[in-house]
Amino acid sequence: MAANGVNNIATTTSGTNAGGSVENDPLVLIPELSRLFYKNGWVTGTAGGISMRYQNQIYITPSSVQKERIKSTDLFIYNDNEEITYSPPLLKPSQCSPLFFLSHRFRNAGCCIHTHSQNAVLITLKYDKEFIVIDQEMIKGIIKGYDQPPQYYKNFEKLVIPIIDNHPEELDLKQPLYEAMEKYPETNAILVRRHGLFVWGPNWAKTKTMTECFDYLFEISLKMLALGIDPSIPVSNNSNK
Ligand SMILES: CSC[C@@H](O)[C@@H](O)C(=O)COP(=O)(O)O
Ligand SMILES: [Zn+2]
Repeated sequence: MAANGVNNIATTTSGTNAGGSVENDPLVLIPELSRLFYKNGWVTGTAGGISMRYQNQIYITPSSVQKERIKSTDLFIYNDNEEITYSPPLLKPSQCSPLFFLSHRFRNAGCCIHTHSQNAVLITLKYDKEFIVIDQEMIKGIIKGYDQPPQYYKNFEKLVIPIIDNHPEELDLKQPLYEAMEKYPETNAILVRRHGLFVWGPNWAKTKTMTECFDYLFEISLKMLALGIDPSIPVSNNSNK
């Protein structure tokens, strides 16, 4: 046990250090995905973050750092009681940690991804409480609810994503985020107006896939709106086939 009351990373980490698979090791995956999301323009300016739950531990990105330069030793590690077990020196945990914990606690999430994608931010300017899209192939990449095995939406089903208003501090988003989770049990994503997107899922790969599908759906919906086509109107009622 270190002087700061938390364990050394070598004794705390699971993943590759405890016989876990390299493919699912958050110590490997979080830095890799952070670089990818930076290239997508989703986590520039130190924004965004990732949380992963793996082998009864929760791994969270540090706060206010260049997200594309994160190393495995920069990650905060918590046990399932949300008590810190590894704290990297000179760093602070993400301000989004209380929001990530909601996804692990109330949705049994294996991963939660927070982006500041411009597509996500722009779509929150076009709607009040919900973004709705229907009749798009990429809707099939989205999981409905959090039952196991995962149930996916059909392309012709209405996908509803709640939008909550932003607050100056991330902690102030905790209650509205929780209320939106309660009100929309089928959703695996919540938009925060003029801020970004939170997506969670059973594991990192499915959460990454959903984040990409959501971003595609936001982008194409913005383009449809610019063409005067409402993305929430079913094909059967729409003159634009
Ligand atoms: C550009 S600052 C963005 C932060 O305020 C926050 O919204 C965010 O996404 C990242 O917070 P962080 O504490 O760095 O994990
Ligand atoms: Zn943010």
